[in-house]
Amino acid sequence: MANAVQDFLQIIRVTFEPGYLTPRSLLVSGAALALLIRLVFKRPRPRYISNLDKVGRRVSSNTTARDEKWQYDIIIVGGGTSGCTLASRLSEDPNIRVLLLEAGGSGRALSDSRTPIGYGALFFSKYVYPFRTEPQAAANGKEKFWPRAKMLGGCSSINAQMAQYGAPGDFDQWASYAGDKSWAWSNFFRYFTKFEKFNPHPDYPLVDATVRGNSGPVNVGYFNTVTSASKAFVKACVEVNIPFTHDFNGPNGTLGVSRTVTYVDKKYRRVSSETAYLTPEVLARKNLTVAVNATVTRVLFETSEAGVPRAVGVEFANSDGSPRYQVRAKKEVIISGGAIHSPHILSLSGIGPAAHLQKHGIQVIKDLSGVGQNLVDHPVVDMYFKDKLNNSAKYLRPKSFLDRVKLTSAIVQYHILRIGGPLAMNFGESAAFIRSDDPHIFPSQIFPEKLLDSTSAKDSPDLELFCTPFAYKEHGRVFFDVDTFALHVYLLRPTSTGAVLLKSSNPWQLPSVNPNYLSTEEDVKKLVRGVRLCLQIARTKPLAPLLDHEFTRADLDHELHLKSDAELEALIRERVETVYHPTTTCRMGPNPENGDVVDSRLRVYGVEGLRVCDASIFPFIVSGHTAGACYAIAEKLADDMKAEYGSA
Ligand SMILES: Cc1cc2nc3c(=O)[nH]c(=O)nc-3n(C[C@H](O)[C@H](O)[C@H](O)COP(=O)(O)OP(=O)(O)OC[C@H]3O[C@@H](n4cnc5c(N)ncnc54)[C@H](O)[C@@H]3O)c2cc1C
Repeated sequence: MANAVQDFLQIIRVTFEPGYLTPRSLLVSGAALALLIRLVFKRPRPRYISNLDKVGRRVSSNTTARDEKWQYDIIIVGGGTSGCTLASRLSEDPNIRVLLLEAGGSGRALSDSRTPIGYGALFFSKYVYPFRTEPQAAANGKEKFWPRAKMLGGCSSINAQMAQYGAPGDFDQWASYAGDKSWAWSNFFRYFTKFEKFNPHPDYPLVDATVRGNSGPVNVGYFNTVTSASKAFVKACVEVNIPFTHDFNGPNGTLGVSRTVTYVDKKYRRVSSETAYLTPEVLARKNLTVAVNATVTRVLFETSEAGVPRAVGVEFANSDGSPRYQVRAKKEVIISGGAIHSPHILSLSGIGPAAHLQKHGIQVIKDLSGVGQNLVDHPVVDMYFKDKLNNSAKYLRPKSFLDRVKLTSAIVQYHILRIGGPLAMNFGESAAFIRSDDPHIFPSQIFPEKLLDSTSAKDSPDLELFCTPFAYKEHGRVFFDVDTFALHVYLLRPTSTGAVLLKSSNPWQLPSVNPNYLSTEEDVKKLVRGVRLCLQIARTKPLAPLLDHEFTRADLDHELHLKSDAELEALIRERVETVYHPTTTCRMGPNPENGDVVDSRLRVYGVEGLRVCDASIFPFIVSGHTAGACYAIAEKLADDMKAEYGSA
């Protein structure tokens, strides 16, 4: 580009020398200026295909799906967190021809996706599947909003960007359940470091960067903006005996309180699986095709030589009523539609509980009782407080002239000065991971009841607390009219489980989702402990001066600490919401008769040529945030498959 600038200056110099100011010279300099602008602002164009005629065979056409043109070695269904990772890694082998089919479009240039604070604005847009749960019997019968992303990057394009990966014990538990040591933390850990590029920060010198990944495609670090209230939250947690930790993802496990590392890069932009893995260099590979606006409606099967159903391709379309297309997979189909869509796609394809499929008139290819079962999600309860210093980021939804001035300043800082500022906040800036049976935090004199231990190991947590720089309701649809601050607690290891079920055999009708929140007493009791702890934290020295505890308006929680356990339980049942982490609906495990859907190499039981790779395969939900494990399982599967195909 330096050359281009020099060339341009030379042209201008020459052009404006006396005697050179002619219409022609003006034309030349105009063209040079246009060229310079193009050079400066030119962004490499991603190579995504939205014309599906270029990807597959129209079902109505008279060509055959066996044409070489419509055949790929591996077809990946869903370009989400795991899907983009797989597509990128598998296509590193030039001998593997990969097709990635994604229902949505690109999130790369979508400002609300790339700006750390923007994701809430996408929840009620075309980029998100607008799920609502079934009425939650144990949560006052309410139907809860459940956003799942519909775009490349999947939920990594709309999530809160908190990079905590779970506890080491979680993966040891996976390994022991699946009967495969390769999932144990001591082995699986390397896939977290494979996807990660950890950016150390001088303010956090005690984080051991040598145990973090330093050359993966996914940038994680400290580039998000952190509010002073969030820093006070960390100190307040220490006051109630939660130990400070330097690194949630380090060798000492995940217990403790700290600032969260985030999936935000040094230009203050969200890092998604699309931006990290589908780089222009990757997209330039001849053996990788990425099709967007391509919703897969079913997997196609034939009978193998061994008389077993074999996945040989998929059918897909742009929308209901638009032409349908088919493509063939010479080697395998991998479903990466996420915890809701993967069991849905399997069910539509005839793989699931036989009676349920037959009820919807779907021909059974393989009776697998676990498809869609064991749905588990992290339920969260929010608490709202008045911000005493009137310093919150309420102005992001401006109501007054002053709000607009502040918002304009934030936009200038982020988009023009490029120094981050308030728009680089990710909301979940600090967090604490604790055990509900920790006697230092919950002394037995005050909390005598022994609750069921649902953690994965002695040093794994079952509660997470975090704060946000302002309060909201209904996933950001409703804001308060005063400056606020919020504390949140969620269950990391709930014992309540539910299911994803078909509503019909129409692939365009979203399935029913029912997490059965709070259907066990244990879950409610642990949340009561968590709420009590948050209310205590709000009144500790570091936080109390920031919160206006005299502001006892009914819609805020300054008097909640005075309530009985029964009253808190009622509040929890009223307020519980998703923290967006559904898993386990195509569980990895040893026994299909017991509800397991894939084996430890993620192959679907009872059929050939079909795998699942995304949050649905988690045998147990991790005690933390779920995106990291989705990256890591895809990194592992890509390595395993390349080894199987002799190309590792
Ligand atoms: C609002 C929100 C906040 C979150 N915050 C965090 C956080 O801070 N930290 C964290 O670690 N985790 C967070 N999570 C959870 C985490 O992002 C997800 O668990 C993870 O990204 C899921 O990855 P996946 O590969 O299983 O599915 P996804 O990433 O959801 O990918 C599924 C993809 O499949 C596509 N698809 C679906 N059906 C079809 C079809 N029929 N045909 C073709 N394509 C299809 C979808 O469009 C999507 O792109 C959050 C999630 C949400 C929604």
